[in-house]
Amino acid sequence: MSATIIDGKAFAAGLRARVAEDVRGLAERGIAPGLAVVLVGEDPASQVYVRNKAAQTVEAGMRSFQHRLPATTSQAELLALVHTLNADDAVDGILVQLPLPAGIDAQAIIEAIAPEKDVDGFHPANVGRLATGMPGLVPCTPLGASMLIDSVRPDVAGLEAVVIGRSNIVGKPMAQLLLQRSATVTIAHSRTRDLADVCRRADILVAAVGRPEMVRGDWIKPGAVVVDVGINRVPNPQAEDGKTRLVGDVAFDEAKEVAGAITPVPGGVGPMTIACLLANTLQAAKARRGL
Ligand SMILES: NC(=O)C1=CN([C@@H]2O[C@H](COP(=O)(O)OP(=O)(O)OC[C@H]3O[C@@H](n4cnc5c(N)ncnc54)[C@H](OP(=O)(O)O)[C@@H]3O)[C@@H](O)[C@H]2O)C=CC1
Ligand SMILES: Nc1nc(=O)c2c([nH]1)NC[C@@H]1CN(c3ccc(C(=O)N[C@@H](CCC(=O)O)C(=O)O)cc3)C=[N+]21
Ligand SMILES: [Mg+2]
Repeated sequence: MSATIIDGKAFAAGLRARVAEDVRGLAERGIAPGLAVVLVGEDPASQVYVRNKAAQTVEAGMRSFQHRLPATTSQAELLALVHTLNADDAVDGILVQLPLPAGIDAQAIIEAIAPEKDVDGFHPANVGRLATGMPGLVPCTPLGASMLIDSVRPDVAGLEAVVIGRSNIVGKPMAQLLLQRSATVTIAHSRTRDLADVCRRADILVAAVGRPEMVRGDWIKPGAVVVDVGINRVPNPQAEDGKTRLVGDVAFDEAKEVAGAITPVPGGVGPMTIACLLANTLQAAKARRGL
């Protein structure tokens, strides 16, 4: 039996279309939601994400403001930019691309972002809102991943969910969303013993580790929903054009023979992250105007 391949690319296109539709409604009232993306330094992978985000923001009818700062930018300069964006009425959402160069305290930058413009959902105010079940801005990657889970397994109540990874941007908020839906949630990490055995219990398995193809086919419970958040660039000697290819944290070819449903990389969670960023920007734009 081969798993259902969850088409994140198509799902994301549908979500972006719904966002664009809603944005057209706001345009009739003279409102154009705006997203500011701040990129510090020259990380080539980050530059690709920033470009994709900008293009899709404009496609959805929103305004895109890009700020590229040199890697030598000081903490004070970055804080000053965040304060300017907080005060700018044209800006509804602020995303500061992570990781930041060494010497900049990312947590201090995150805390400087106005919570109502924090479309990444990383500010402690939004983290606390998620943890306590209050409405707020939810981190884009876990939000997108949970939508993909919903699309194949709308009721996860009582199921065993295992999230590998405990970062603030993916693992922890992913676990919160699954807990909110009454899954029985285990968070695994680099100190977890017998990781393969822990994973074999999972009806829902989310991998957010950053280790290429770490999760093997025999770690997966037959019929499980497998969500691969990992984005890993690995050498690809076969390729004639590029020298690398993208793989997830799951050994896809093995896993798809065991899982009930699985997200591919690319074309799974990644496109959902950007679509959810646009959805969060729309939500922030409405909330800031009391709509
Ligand atoms: N698709 C998308 O939109 C996005 C994809 N990503 C990708 O998702 C992956 C994870 O990202 P992120 O959460 O930021 O990464 P982090 O590096 O912040 O966190 C990785 C987590 O994996 C755990 N881990 C590391 N090695 C092991 C191991 N051998 N066994 C078990 N757990 C391990 C770490 O444990 P410990 O805490 O103990 O160190 C940590 O909790 C990356 O590949 C990233 O590129 C990230 C964001 C968005
Ligand atoms: N403040 C902040 N917020 C983030 O949300 C954030 C961040 N910093 N830093 C980096 C990570 C990573 N991330 C991705 C977004 C889209 C794809 C994506 O669209 N991936 C495509 C492929 C892209 C490609 O081909 O390179 C896919 O999986 O199909 C991947 C990764 C957001 N992140
Ligand atoms: Mg993906």
